[in-house]
Amino acid sequence: MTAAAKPQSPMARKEKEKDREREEFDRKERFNEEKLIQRGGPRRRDARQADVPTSVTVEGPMTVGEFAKLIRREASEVIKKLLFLGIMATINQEIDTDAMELIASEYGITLEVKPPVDEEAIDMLVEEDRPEDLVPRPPVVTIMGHVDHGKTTLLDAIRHSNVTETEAGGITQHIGAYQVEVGDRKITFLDTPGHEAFTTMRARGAQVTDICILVVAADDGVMPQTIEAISHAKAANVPIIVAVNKIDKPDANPDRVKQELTQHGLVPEEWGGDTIFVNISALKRQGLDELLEMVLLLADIRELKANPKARPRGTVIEAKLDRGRGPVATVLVQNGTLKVGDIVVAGTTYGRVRAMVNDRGKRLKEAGPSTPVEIQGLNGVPSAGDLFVVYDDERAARNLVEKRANREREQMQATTRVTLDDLYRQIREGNIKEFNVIVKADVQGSVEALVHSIEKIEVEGVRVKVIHRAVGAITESDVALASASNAIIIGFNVRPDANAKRAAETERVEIRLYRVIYDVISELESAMKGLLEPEFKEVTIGHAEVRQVFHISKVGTVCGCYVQDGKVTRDAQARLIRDGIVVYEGKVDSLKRFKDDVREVAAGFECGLTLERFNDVKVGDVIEFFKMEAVKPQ
Ligand SMILES: Nc1nc2c(ncn2[C@@H]2O[C@H](COP(=O)(O)OP(=O)(O)OP(=O)(O)O)[C@@H](O)[C@H]2O)c(=O)[nH]1
Repeated sequence: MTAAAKPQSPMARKEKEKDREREEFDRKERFNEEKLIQRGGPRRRDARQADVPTSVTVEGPMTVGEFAKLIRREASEVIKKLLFLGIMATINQEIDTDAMELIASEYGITLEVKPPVDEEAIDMLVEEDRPEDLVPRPPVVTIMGHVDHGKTTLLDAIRHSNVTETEAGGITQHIGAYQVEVGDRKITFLDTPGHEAFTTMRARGAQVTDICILVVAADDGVMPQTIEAISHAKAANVPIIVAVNKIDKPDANPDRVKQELTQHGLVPEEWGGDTIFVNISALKRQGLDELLEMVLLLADIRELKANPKARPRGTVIEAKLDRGRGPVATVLVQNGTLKVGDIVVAGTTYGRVRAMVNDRGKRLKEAGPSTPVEIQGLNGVPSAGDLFVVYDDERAARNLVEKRANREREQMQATTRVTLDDLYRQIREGNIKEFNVIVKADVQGSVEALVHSIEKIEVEGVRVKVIHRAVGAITESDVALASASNAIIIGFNVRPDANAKRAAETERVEIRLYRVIYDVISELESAMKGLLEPEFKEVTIGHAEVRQVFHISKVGTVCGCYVQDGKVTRDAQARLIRDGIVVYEGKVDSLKRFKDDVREVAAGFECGLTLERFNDVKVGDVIEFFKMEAVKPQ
């Protein structure tokens, strides 16, 4: 109930009565308090009054409980005051700003009503930075390249050769990104090499990387993933520096790498292009300084800048649920300066930053642009690639997150997931051609037996594919895989753990648990049979006699009919019979009762109808209406 703002034009007598009640209430309060003080109890009211605010700001209706907290009063007291104003409200009910104003004035508190913040707007708002506020920021680098070309070795080598004296004692923390110092400058590296992570983030709208280091092994040359990486970097408009790696190897051929890359649009400077190539050995730590210098040079050319004074915002690099610390997220600050105590919204999570730690395990109070930090205090685990932004107001943050979560839920519900019961329909609609299952069982023997039998189930047109099999409980990662591959999970003598259960609920992944192998097979089989092209049988729904025929230009021949038995429906199929001979078979095109289009007309009524592409109708013809119904195969 949203309570009314003011007592409704109370009559003078009523008003007087209320005044009296109020006085009585105050008198009792004073009396109670004095008693309490006499007993040596705390001067509760005074104590509370000491920190009662003189003014408060609200944005709109709030619950009695929230409002009481805001004006630092007991909720029960506020409820009583509201009662005197003729407003019945419980602690969880919302009161409007007029009611709040009245209560506040009773306590001598000024209530300011601020128009509500458009939470989404803050999030989307691109705040213009004043040029004088912009300062250079460290570049953010992602390392990409083909498998085994040395990405991880390079990341580790850079990380370990550029630890500053002061930080050397710190323990390396793998938080998903790290920063190194080169002279008096810094470079931020994202720790997850490869273009998949890069693109996943980009798919979520995150543009994090400024520069891409493409690692190509000099003994192996350009390989498929090298080319993929180039495409991904180009698609994101991120400049590439080529690190020709493994030059320590006897069969290293850096020139071949250059030649091959030229065919993919990366032409070295000495050949007239503008791509920087650096020969390195990640293993022997050669050429690393030059590589880092080139990164800084490119950063200078790009004039990477940010405004440390702006509203802090950035991207979640990775996040997890830590047993001891709760949700932790590594975020990359991209603008502004993130501080401990800030209220952050990240994807569908929010919270106040309780603590910030850098990649050396050092606690920070604030983190400026391009700094990766691990933060604690969010109420959930956001996803990598989620954008984060700092809010001034916790309530607005919560509102936004709730809105987003609802929207996400709706979107989830709109997407179809395969379930055994629904399999038949989904296949019919062409949603699945291959039925994916994940098999988890208690012992290896059962896994093998199940997979063997399941894969033998043969139903024309549809294949069962066991995409993952393993011994053990059903875990969250099984659910993630099932969700990504639109699979169901079959558990044999095993159960999902709590996390898996929760994930399956949110992801709407079906988990089927069995104790008898035969049951698994027979249930799957019956679902699979549902997958077969169903057989159809004709079901007659009614007959009508043609009593009049009208030829109307543009419309065609309209049959004025009398429904003899059953009914006629607009979506029915029709068969025109003349003297016992079928002269037409097709569909009802339109169906009217008088001038109105109708869905169906029952026996005993007249109707006007047209038949699809058929005009040769004569008075006395009989039309038979029927439907084709699917029959489940046995
Ligand atoms: N000789 C030599 N070996 C190297 C060099 N860099 C990496 N390696 C070796 O190459 C192999 C693959 O290196 P990784 O760093 O794991 O390669 P990666 O690109 O991260 O591989 P994935 O993570 O599988 O994609 C390892 O055995 C490294 O020791 C180098 O500069 N010289």
